[in-house]
Amino acid sequence: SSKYVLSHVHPMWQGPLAVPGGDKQSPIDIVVRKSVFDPQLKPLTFQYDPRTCQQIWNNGYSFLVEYDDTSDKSTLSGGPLQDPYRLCQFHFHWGESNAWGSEHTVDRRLFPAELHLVHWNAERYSLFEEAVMEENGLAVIGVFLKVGKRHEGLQKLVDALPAVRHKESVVEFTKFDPACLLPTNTQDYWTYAGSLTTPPLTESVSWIIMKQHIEVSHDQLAVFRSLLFTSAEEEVQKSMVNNFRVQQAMKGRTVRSSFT
Ligand SMILES: NS(=O)(=O)c1ccc2o/c(=N\O)[nH]c2c1
Ligand SMILES: [Zn+2]
Repeated sequence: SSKYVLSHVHPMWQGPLAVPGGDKQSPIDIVVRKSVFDPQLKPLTFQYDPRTCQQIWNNGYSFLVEYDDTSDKSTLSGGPLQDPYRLCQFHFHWGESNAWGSEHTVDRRLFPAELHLVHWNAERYSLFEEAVMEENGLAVIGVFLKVGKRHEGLQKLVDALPAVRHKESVVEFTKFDPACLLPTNTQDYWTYAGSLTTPPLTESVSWIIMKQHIEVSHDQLAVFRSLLFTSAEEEVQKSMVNNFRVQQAMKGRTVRSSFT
């Protein structure tokens, strides 16, 4: 008789605890006193063209603001990077409460949310999908969000979110300059070699985590939490919250800082 094997459904966010043989997994806790200042790290150069902004897509994990990455119109260079990297999308991770939600932490400090600006090395690879699988294929800028005053630049994005409430929904979204989401006081950052924090979890990411957080209002974050993991057809609707991965072992890696 055919044996039914019930595969236990483990929540995506616990995910495989570590990719088999994975020794450069993300996210991590940044232990400030163990980070090493690297004077050779350059300042970051963000050259974003708002005209490359195309749409917002609910992919069932987060909502992605997607950019036209068929040419070098929106790029990140400098920092730890050898080449310029092309912006392809940005997205966030957040909690069901303001007490947690970020993927990375600083000396174990949790933030209510974390922004990821995703870039890929179009000097070496011809497609994002290719770069995802390769060493030095991706560069992701992480920015922590704190609850405080309303973020005027974010509001245009917040107002568009109800249109992508369900998984698989897409809405046109243009002329958005992601530079408005970057910290203003300082460009200080930490950097380390890591991985994607959602499948395929490949170890292709140069992580650049900004030391300075940005502030968004409680109400703006509440709109993130009004999104759903589930598509319009599914009977049971699940709120899109806690879409962060558990932290991974350092396995001997060092976090470098651009500041003393
Ligand atoms: N969350 S994350 O590590 O920034 C990230 C960025 C880009 C990604 O593309 C993915 N699959 O194609 N997963 C993923 C995670
Ligand atoms: Zn992410």
